[in-house]
Amino acid sequence: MNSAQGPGDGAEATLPIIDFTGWQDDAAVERTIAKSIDAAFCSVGFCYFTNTGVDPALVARLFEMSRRFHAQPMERKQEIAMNAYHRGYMAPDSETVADSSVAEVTKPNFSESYMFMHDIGPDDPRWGHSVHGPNQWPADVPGFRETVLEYQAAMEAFSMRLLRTFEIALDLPDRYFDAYFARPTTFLRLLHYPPRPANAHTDAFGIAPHTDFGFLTLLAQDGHGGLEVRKRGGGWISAPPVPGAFVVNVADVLARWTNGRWQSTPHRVVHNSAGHRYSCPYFFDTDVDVPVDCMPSCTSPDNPPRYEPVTYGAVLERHLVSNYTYRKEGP
Ligand SMILES: O=C(O)CCC(=O)C(=O)O
Ligand SMILES: [Fe+2]
Repeated sequence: MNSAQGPGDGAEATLPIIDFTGWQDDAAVERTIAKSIDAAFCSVGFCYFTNTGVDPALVARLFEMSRRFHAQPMERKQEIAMNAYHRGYMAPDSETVADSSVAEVTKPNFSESYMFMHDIGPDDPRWGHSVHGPNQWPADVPGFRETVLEYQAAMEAFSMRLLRTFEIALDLPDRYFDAYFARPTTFLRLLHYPPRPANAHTDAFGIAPHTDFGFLTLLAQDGHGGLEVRKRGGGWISAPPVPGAFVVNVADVLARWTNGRWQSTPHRVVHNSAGHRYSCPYFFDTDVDVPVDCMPSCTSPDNPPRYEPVTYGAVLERHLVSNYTYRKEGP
């Protein structure tokens, strides 16, 4: 295992880099990777994945589409403003991380984003309920829809396969996760951090400190940097760009499911420069309505379950209502 160091950080202020080369062909390699994942997620809760098999050319195309989308005039973007199913465009200052467990956050993020979720059709029995409805597509960005769908499919395939490695890492029976991921809930967020506004409040962040609420996040970022991860003892480590790598982190539902063995770690984006930063987090979460209870391998007589079972859907709804203006106001 390698590691990436942020500028000015001490020797311990690094995030591990886990190389997936040969992962699917060799059980011994997969076991080594599983161990590295467990070590990273038990400690800092964050790491990098490299050589995942997700085509770097596809990632590059996705960033190009995001740049072209965000370069459009605001009126065009607002034509596909966030709908009641949490899909569409979110202007700067429309999300406040009000449920942050890390800081009292009262200022909205100054980033803008375009959110997609798992793409389903009106014939799906879930259609029209909660977060199951239409994605929205820009009319004037050629190749956009194909690229987003191809990227979502690649990330979902990788993430589903990764569950097998997580079963090894967490000493779970084979296929333990199948019952929870029959219809995974996924989000792809195309984020743009414009140059920091001159009149921005001193505590306005690109994204304010928060933990992710679901299962797992896999983030592609451009070369700007700015993502920071909280150290266990306090202070922040930077998660600088590593070419070709995803920054991967445990989110709240997964941490709870492991009885606290894996850490859902606070992070934030500090973007003080005059440049434009782009990032594309992909959030891979469970089915909406299957309750998650403490994993059998994460409890013992000395370590009883610390949390009540919960459904991901309940966590999701709470999060959306507290953080997004459009959701408070209803469809
Ligand atoms: O843009 C980034 O680097 C982080 C984004 C993030 O933390 C989020 O969308 O939850
Ligand atoms: Fe996040």
